[in-house]
Amino acid sequence: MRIAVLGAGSWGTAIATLLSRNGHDVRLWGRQSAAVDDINFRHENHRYLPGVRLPDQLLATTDLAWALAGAQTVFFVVPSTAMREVSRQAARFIPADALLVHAVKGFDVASGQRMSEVLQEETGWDTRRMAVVSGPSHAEEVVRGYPTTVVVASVCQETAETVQDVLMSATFRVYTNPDVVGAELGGSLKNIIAIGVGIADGLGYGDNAKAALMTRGLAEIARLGIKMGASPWTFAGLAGVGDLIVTCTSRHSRNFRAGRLLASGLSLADAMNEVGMAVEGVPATKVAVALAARHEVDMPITQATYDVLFGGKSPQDAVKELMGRPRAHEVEDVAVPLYARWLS
Ligand SMILES: NC(=O)C1=CN([C@@H]2O[C@H](COP(=O)(O)OP(=O)(O)OC[C@H]3O[C@@H](n4cnc5c(N)ncnc54)[C@H](O)[C@@H]3O)[C@@H](O)[C@H]2O)C=CC1
Ligand SMILES: O=C(CO)COP(=O)(O)O
Repeated sequence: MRIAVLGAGSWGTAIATLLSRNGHDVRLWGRQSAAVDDINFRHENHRYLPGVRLPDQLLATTDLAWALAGAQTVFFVVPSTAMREVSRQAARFIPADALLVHAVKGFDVASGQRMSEVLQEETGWDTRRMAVVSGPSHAEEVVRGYPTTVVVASVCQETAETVQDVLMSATFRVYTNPDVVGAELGGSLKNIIAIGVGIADGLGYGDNAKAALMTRGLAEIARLGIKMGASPWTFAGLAGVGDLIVTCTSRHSRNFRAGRLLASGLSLADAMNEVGMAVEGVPATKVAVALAARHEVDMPITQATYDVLFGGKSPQDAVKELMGRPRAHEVEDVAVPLYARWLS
């Protein structure tokens, strides 16, 4: 299949590599000619995935029209902050019968929209021909062929299965799921919790605190997700608890690393600079706080992360306040279906 991948950072390069190794004819679009030359002539993306040999047949380009010419499937893999601009630029070059897939974990800050909403708005595409890839999948491990599992969500099962077929390999296992809203929210909201876990880790608070943040983080993600129309089951799956675990525990996670740097006293700008790649949890925190208010959902960990990132609150005070919240009962309406699923 002829496939275009838009975005030549860590994840775009990893997805293009995976597709190319699966035998597809892949054109990878990036805006920086240095990265494109690196991929074409040295078969490496040394800025984002140093030390990994990329397939000889993988072609990179800065020419968006050429990347999209004849594409049967188009993957959008840019940071959420670039999604509207890139999908708007790409729209006129996309062949009318192409499937559109995105693998972006974040929101459009200006509108609060999910990525598939932005993509649909900018391209006018039929949602039945769109899908989202989400789940625990650090690029650094995927390109090295370490076993990885993800979810492809689409309102159309046939579309999800087509995308499943193109991505599946001996080391990359793909599950389908009809819940686009849940897959997108799970992938985007876990980044905020990972920043919180990174902060707790940087403060030396230990493993109990990490487990607490992950567990209670999942509860608040699911609480908002259900209000926004997601299925509770999705949060018990790869795009929910699966991605939350990997992002809160992996040394590859940029969100976790940003949290640790904040705890060491760096400003937000310096922490993001030091990470040097997309830290999606930062813009997502702004949107999540607004969504929590709009849907009248309690999201104390997300709010505490917001207060540290944008409200000048010290990480120590944020933790103290979380611990000092009023007494609560654990099993809530969200937890019951989740536990029922785990026990079944
Ligand atoms: N890196 C990973 O392991 C994974 C990343 N993701 C998601 O994939 C998305 C992309 O992230 P990464 O590739 O990791 O980021 P990255 O920081 O590694 O690379 C970002 C790329 O986007 C390009 N870019 C930035 N602004 C642009 C614009 N306006 N127009 C065109 N290109 C632009 C940069 O030049 C760079 O090539 C994010 O939403 C991230 O959450 C999802 C799963 C795994
Ligand atoms: O989403 C990811 C892994 O599934 C990547 O997480 P980070 O952006 O924190 O590195």
